[in-house]
Amino acid sequence: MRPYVYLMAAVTVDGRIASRTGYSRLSCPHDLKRLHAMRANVDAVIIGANTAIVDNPRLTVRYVEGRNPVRVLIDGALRVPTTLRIFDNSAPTIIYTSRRAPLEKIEELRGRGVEVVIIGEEKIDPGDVLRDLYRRNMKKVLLEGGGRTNWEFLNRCLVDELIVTITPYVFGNGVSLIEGEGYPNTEETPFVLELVSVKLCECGREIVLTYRLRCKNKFTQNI
Ligand SMILES: NC(=O)c1ccc[n+]([C@@H]2O[C@H](COP(=O)([O-])OP(=O)(O)OC[C@H]3O[C@@H](n4cnc5c(N)ncnc54)[C@H](O)[C@@H]3O)[C@@H](O)[C@H]2O)c1
Ligand SMILES: Nc1nc(=O)c(N)c(NC[C@H](O)[C@H](O)[C@H](O)COP(=O)(O)O)[nH]1
Repeated sequence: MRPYVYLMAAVTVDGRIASRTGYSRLSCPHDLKRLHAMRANVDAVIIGANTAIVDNPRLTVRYVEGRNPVRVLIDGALRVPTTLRIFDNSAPTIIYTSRRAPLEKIEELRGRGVEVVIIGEEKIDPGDVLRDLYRRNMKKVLLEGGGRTNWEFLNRCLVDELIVTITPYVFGNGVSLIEGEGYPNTEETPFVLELVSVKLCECGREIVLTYRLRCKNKFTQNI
């Protein structure tokens, strides 16, 4: 068993979540409210190491009333600095890392109340992460990027709902919503996307697309 997985992000018209310099502030105030309402609705928010390093996010609920989710970082090499805001104790934080992680850093973070879970030899299987979160009674999680982490989950059919806000910008380069080896055509994907809704954002210049993902039978993960 695994939690239900939402993937939420803001993209430019050319599908980028960040520019080539790492700039990623795309959401308008209402879109950020939507993001925070989603954080309040889930048990955990998951991010990858680059997003943690580049954005230094808090991952708390601030723009709406609600409970903070557990903050989850996936960092195979445990290369993030220990000074990040997600280690500030304002909400629980779990790191999933591998046996490659430096022991001193693990000890330092554990000493500061961060849960460090060693899972895997080098690459971390996102299915293992989800299974472990489910064992901790987490039934709904939000994947908040970045592109590489999104690919790791999506490519294994581990995303149930995709909520993408198209913002009126173009980067022409940078980080895509999904950053992976890619698919050669529209057939050879492990999933299909079913459009659920198209909404104009309250700010008036953004479009919010919601898709349900259906895993093609032969790719269904047995978790
Ligand atoms: N606009 C948006 O909505 C939005 C949202 C989130 C992030 N971003 C942007 O995305 C950019 C970062 O994206 P990215 O694709 O470079 O990186 P990322 O944040 O997805 O982090 C990738 C890293 O996470 C670790 N990781 C992830 N999955 C792993 C696994 N299965 N096993 C081991 N390690 C794993 C690895 O260190 C990997 O290099 C940032 O610039 C950020 O600002 C934008
Ligand atoms: N939906 C969305 N729109 C954006 O414009 C943007 N930059 C992100 N990015 C997600 C990423 O995880 C960010 O780092 C956190 O949105 C910052 O979170 P905090 O405010 O520090 O809690 N997500």
